Amino acid sequence: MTESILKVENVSLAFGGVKALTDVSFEVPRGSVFSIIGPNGAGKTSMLNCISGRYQPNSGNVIFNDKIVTDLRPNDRADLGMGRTFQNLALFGHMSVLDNIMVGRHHLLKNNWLTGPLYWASPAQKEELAHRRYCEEIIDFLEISHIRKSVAGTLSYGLRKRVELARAMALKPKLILLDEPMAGMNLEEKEDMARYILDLNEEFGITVVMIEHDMGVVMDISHQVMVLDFGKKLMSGLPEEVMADPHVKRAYLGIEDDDEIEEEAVKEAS
Ligand SMILES: Nc1ncnc2c1ncn2[C@@H]1O[C@H](COP(=O)(O)OP(=O)(O)OP(=O)(O)O)[C@@H](O)[C@H]1O
Repeated sequence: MTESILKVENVSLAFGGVKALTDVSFEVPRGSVFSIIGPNGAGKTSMLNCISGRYQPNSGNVIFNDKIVTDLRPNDRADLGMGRTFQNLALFGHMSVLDNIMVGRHHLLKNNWLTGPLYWASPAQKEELAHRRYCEEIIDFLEISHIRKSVAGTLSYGLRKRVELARAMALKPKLILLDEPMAGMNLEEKEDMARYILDLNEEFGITVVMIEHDMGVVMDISHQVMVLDFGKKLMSGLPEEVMADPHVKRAYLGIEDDDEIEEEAVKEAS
């Protein structure tokens, strides 16, 4: 059996009377690209927030690298190797691209200028240099060298999304949570982003959990897909299995193929 980096066990979450998630369980294999799909309001972002620690589930557990992290704050989960990007951009618009990326790594540094006069002596300085070097590696990897000194707020939407990804990567995460990484992008930007996600998965060995509405992208780059519907897990499996499922077609893709759905119901009953 493939080892899981993340286990979500019976997670439920409600906002007042609204049940955002009901008893959802799944496992994410280490090294995989795992997509969460579902109609608007299905609970996808709520699930990502339960994983990252932004929300506390009312019941159930989140287990990351065999450690129960359900009660840990987002920063503590980041320290354990969870990175994330947001549905709406969360960059510092007035800061340069490089500074935005460096911010992502500051919590990893044991020393900083606040530690006082010793800063300019090693090992603090060495650590800072290694930190910069790693950020430069990410900048090269995501091909944003030409904009490293640009003010983030002045960049196109597609580039800002890439910078946000760079900042999440700067945490050296083992798992990265991406909330609609291709939202609002044109076709070319989407293709680029899909390639970067695949490469960060393959070259950097980062496991990816992603919410994405573009089914073409989901089919192309996911190893596994889970479908949420009204806060419940409808199914999970290989992308082709999920896309072929008549209930998914009906619930998510809006395809009404009554013959197929009836056939499936007969099969299930027998
Ligand atoms: N902070 C909140 N307060 C109150 N209700 C919320 C909150 N966050 C989410 N909800 C509700 O929980 C349900 C699930 O929302 P969620 O944003 O997780 O769905 P989603 O699948 O990510 O939707 P979308 O695709 O539109 O982003 C919805 O009914 C939503 O209105």
